[in-house]
Amino acid sequence: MLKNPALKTVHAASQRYITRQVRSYSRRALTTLAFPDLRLETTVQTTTKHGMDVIHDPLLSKGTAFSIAERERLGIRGLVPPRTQEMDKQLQRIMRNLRQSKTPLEKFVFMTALQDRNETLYYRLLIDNLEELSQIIYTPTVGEACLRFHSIYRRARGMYFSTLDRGQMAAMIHNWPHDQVDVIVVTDGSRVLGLGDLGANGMQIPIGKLSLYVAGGGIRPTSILPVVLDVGTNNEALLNDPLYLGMGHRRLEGDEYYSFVDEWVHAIHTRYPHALIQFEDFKYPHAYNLLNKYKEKYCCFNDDIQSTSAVALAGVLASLKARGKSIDTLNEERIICVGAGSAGVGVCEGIIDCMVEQGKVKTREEAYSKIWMLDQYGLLGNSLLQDNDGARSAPIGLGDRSNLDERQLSYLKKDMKDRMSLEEVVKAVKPTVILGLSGSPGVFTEGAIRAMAANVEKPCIFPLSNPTHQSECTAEQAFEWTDGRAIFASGSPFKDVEYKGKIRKVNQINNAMSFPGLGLGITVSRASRVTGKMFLETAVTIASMASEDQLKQGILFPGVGALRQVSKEVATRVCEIAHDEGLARAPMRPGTSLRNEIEESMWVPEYVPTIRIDGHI
Ligand SMILES: NC(=O)C1=CN([C@@H]2O[C@H](COP(=O)(O)OP(=O)(O)OC[C@H]3O[C@@H](n4cnc5c(N)ncnc54)[C@H](OP(=O)(O)O)[C@@H]3O)[C@@H](O)[C@H]2O)C=CC1
Ligand SMILES: CC(=O)C(=O)O
Ligand SMILES: [Mg+2]
Repeated sequence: MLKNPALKTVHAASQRYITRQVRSYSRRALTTLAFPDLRLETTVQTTTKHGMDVIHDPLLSKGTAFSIAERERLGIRGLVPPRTQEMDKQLQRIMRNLRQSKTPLEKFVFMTALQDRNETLYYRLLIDNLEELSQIIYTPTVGEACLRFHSIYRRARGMYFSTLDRGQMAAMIHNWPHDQVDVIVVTDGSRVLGLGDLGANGMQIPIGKLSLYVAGGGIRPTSILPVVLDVGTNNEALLNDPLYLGMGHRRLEGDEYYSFVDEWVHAIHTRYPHALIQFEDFKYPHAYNLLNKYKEKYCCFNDDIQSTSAVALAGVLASLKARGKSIDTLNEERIICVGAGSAGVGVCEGIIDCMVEQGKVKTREEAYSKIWMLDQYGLLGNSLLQDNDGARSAPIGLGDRSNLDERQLSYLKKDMKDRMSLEEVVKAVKPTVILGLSGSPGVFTEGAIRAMAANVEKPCIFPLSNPTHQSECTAEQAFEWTDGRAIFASGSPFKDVEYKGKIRKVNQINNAMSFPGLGLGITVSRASRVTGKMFLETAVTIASMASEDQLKQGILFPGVGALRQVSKEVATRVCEIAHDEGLARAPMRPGTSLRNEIEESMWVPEYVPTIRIDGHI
């Protein structure tokens, strides 16, 4: 029996809390407590765990930072070194050790180990050094980590649903230890960055993306779920590698594939009906087919198609301002897109939507006429004109345009020869913007970029493929070939370039700038769907974030280092749209602005007092 009334209150609150959060073991509860190390009305985290189990739980662990009182009540006195060290000292030690790692991959392994030990510290470190460390846990290093996943694998994280699990998924999903999941990133590993089919090795991508959701979008680390759908792989090297961790058969295709994904989507929806599902790195056309199948039914989107389109559109709109033009003159642009896959088509659809929305084109067809698209064979043009070009054309049969689908055919230029090279198209079109979404390094040739620079004062050169070594050209090349006049943005980070004694600014256009804010807005509003308007307005919001001075220097919007600030703005706008479109399922909090609500809901990694509930009290 508890005699102390204060403890009784805590106990009752804890029991109510536990009842609400069945199986949750590390939630924070706002309650008034009477423990000596706790302030009144402080946020605490509760656990039923004890001793080593607390120390080894990355969501609970504070390493050396447990207070004496916590050590006492959690049964860890003597299990950690005696001196209690605050987080700032831990960060110093971690940063010093991290900097001793020689290669980016070593740093990746180091960061993963930290995440597996102490998530609070991991996210604090990440937020404080977002620009530097996003290059480790995200592109470019995450690409290398995916290639070597089966070699560097240490500890489980996320969930795998494989062909062994058909018929079991609705039960399996209950193995995940958290009752509240807000954001799920799922891949089938079929097109990982520009690295091709990496099968189950693709797991690092959902893990990395979700780290950015937490660090950049303030989503709680307990509310994220990384998933791989292991439907096999067609990557021969992995199939033949005895250390490969995924299913050792070729990919499911056709109906088998779609019914596998369907079972998973339904299983997720059964347990987590409010969760946002982000489809990631699915190959074309699966990416589009799944999006079209589920977007009206569930709260989901495809990152490569839609959030890439938001951030690329933001880049183009901001570049208009940087060129002294108004953003509603998008229809005056001439845009070449190299790459006709998920990202290329997705980005161009976003641009078309924006042109139509701005009302300066009479028809959607007119908007399509402003964009020239190339695939691996060259321009999507008129194959009937092909015969006139004896010199360069691909062998008959190669690149047969009957393979193009309706989405791609919309860009086909009937008055231009099929499969023209990039340089030929540039000379014919005189583009203002060139986008690279081909996953093919070096396809922005010197000839093409010099030809572009000969016709426009500030050529916008955006090689957006990832990771860095898949980029269509480097930043140095872009500035050299344009005599320093380029407005440059790449998918993976490049350093600013010194050209002719002046620093030329480099931008990063990566969907990482858009999805954390989008996910935060969806989570706070509990929107039931993700809509086209949300992406369009995400673009406009991001495009409005650079100052006049930054635009003059060629900076299009803040970099990854300012991701939390960008996410706040994006999330606020997304929330407004969710309410306007009648999709929000969470009511607006009375007496506070949406922006405040967003800000207050963003998780901040800090140590809060841990109390043990259950038999201990
Ligand atoms: N910066 C960012 O935020 C993002 C960047 N990306 C990057 O975009 C790239 C493509 O992704 P995604 O669209 O999903 O991939 P897909 O495989 O769906 O599409 C790739 C496209 O590029 C074309 N292509 C391949 N080689 C060449 C070449 N030499 N010249 C011209 N076109 C070529 C392919 O042509 P064909 O159809 O003939 O094979 C295909 O149309 C990846 O590198 C990815 O990392 C993706 C999402 C976000
Ligand atoms: C950034 C990203 O999503 C990609 O390259 O696929
Ligand atoms: Mg992707």
